[in-house]
Amino acid sequence: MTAGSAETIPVTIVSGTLGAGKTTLVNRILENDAGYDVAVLVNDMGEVNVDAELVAGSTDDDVIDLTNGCICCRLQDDLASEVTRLADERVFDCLLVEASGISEPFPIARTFVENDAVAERYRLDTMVSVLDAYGFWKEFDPETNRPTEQAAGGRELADVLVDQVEFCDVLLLNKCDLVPHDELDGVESVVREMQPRAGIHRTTHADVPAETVLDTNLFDFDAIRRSAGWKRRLAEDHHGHDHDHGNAHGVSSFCYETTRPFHPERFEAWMDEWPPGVYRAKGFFLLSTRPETVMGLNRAGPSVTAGPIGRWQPDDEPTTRLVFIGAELDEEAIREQLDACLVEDGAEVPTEELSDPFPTA
Ligand SMILES: Nc1nc2c(ncn2[C@@H]2O[C@H](COP(=O)(O)OP(=O)(O)OP(=O)(O)O)[C@@H](O)[C@H]2O)c(=O)[nH]1
Repeated sequence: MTAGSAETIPVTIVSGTLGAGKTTLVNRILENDAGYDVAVLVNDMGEVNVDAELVAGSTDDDVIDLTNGCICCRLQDDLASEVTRLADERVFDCLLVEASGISEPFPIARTFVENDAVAERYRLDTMVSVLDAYGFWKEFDPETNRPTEQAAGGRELADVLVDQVEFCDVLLLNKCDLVPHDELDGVESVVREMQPRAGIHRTTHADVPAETVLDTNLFDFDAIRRSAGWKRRLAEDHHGHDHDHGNAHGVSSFCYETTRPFHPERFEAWMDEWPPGVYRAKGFFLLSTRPETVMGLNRAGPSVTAGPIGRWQPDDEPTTRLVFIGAELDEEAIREQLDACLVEDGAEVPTEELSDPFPTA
């Protein structure tokens, strides 16, 4: 295939606040039965890109991860070279880019529009924002139509949310199962006011058909360019906007890794009393009572799920990897608390005699 001679590949960029349901959407699209062959690029903030591993049902070839940085600032060159390499190596119908929950969609979109080598192969097709309707309802101030100061992550992160809403073609109002119906009307009208142009879909577990977000031809550069968000971002870029990965928007993250399993009761008790500041945790862990099981942990705002998500395969090295994201995290204290939940070598009650309060399926 010679560059420029082939059709350009449509690109969908998925952004959204931490834990809103982006990975849920990506998994759904990868499993699409509409016949699209989709390549996925994920960018997670955290030392380990657990998102890439949590994207299920895909071979390694389908999922590229850009770890250790935020594609919205530091990784734009990597993004450009990864996507051009991908187009050289493989034939696929659509590219799906999952931005981390703190990435602003603007610079990612810009790479596809302004980088010549990228624009030769790709066409920016759809900007999707996944909004946590439950979090939005809890943290939005109806008086000002803006997120409250207390909203998770504070003002700066709240501004990212506003950007994500203003700067999209398709908006999923996700987690509708958690919000009373009449409240949803209120949330939708606020969102509609912020973003009159986008198609808004109310979803539970990001349940939209692939056609809603792939190859829609909805991206309208002229409309976006006229939007307030775009102008503000251009002005900020002019003033040398940058933020530091790992502490972007006042948010920091770290990954807890160990090959020693958790004592089920101790770890469960720890999960009952989350340390302050953590508003997102995800990954997988080992439980001493179930050495063959991959246990998943997913906490977004008030909802926590922890339970089996698969079995370790013979080539795996069973390891706990939990990413914590939050504001003013006391990393050292959290690590110590987690260490105290691990089973000790020797001297313990035999594993089979421990009670295990976690769900089995
Ligand atoms: N109740 C409910 N839970 C949901 C819904 N959609 C997703 N979740 C859960 O919310 C948690 C976070 O979902 P993810 O898809 O991992 O969110 P994300 O946006 O990829 O998270 P980050 O990449 O960390 O920003 C998971 O436990 C999901 O199962 C929904 O519609 N309703």
